[in-house]
Amino acid sequence: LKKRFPHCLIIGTRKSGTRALLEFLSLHPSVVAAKKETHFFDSDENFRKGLKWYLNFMPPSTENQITVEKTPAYFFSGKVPARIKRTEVEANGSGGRMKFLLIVKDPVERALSDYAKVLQSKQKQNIRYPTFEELSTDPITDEITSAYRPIRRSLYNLQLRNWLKHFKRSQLQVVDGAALVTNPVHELQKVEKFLGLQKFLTSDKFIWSQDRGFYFANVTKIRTKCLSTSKGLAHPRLSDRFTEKIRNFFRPFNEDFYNLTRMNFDW
Ligand SMILES: Nc1ncnc2c1ncn2[C@@H]1O[C@H](COP(=O)(O)OS(=O)(=O)O)[C@@H](OP(=O)(O)O)[C@H]1O
Repeated sequence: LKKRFPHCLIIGTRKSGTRALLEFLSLHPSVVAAKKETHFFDSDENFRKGLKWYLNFMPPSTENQITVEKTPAYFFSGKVPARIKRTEVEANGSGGRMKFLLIVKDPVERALSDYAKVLQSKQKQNIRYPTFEELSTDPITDEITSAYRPIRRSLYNLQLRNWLKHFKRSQLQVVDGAALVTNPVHELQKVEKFLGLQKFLTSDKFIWSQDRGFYFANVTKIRTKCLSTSKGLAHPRLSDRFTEKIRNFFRPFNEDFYNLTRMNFDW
């Protein structure tokens, strides 16, 4: 047993189901996963701590197991792909073999999910917080603005273009976050295939929670595991007019993303 450099990284996108994907995947006996988000490649301070510091987060594994780490900030941060590339060579003596999972959901839903999380913490402190519409609209032009980070983080095509400068398209698998909620087995079996794992994640490994509206991992006969209640927060409702406006804003970015991934999400 030893701590190994990850074979696979879940790089984002934030709020699209990265935690569920990691937890579900780690039910597989051939997968070990870092418990925490390490923020190794996106944080200058952590990256300076070096490879040894990073490896400490990895659980010990056998030669036949694959190690997975997830930090959803990786996808959005411009420096990350080049850093990963260099560090893979430092760790393994050669590069080009890592695999990346990118889970995505409707960019409007994803931005709302980012917003909902901040709103909840403001409300707990009794602090007034602007509406999602206010934050995502430029006060001068009245157009949707990517100056608001939750909007910018949903421009998947721009970020993916940066990753594809450093890695082959075949090293990256796109996972449908909406499908992971409604039919996790189907999505996970595609991931098993991509990672070269034996088929293990079958429907008996998951239990539907009517209460939460999510599947749980059926960890053992007596223990099930649901994600924390910080997942599944209510999102604010948008007016029809604003919905049309924000959907129009995202359309060209989405189209480019569909072309890059050769997948059509109908967002
Ligand atoms: N099985 C299961 N259980 C719980 N939650 C699930 C599950 N599958 C997907 N999701 C969705 O995960 C969303 C949170 O995404 P992340 O885990 O990527 O968030 S984070 O970026 O790590 O904060 C979270 O988004 P919100 O609903 O907006 O909170 C969930 O919709």
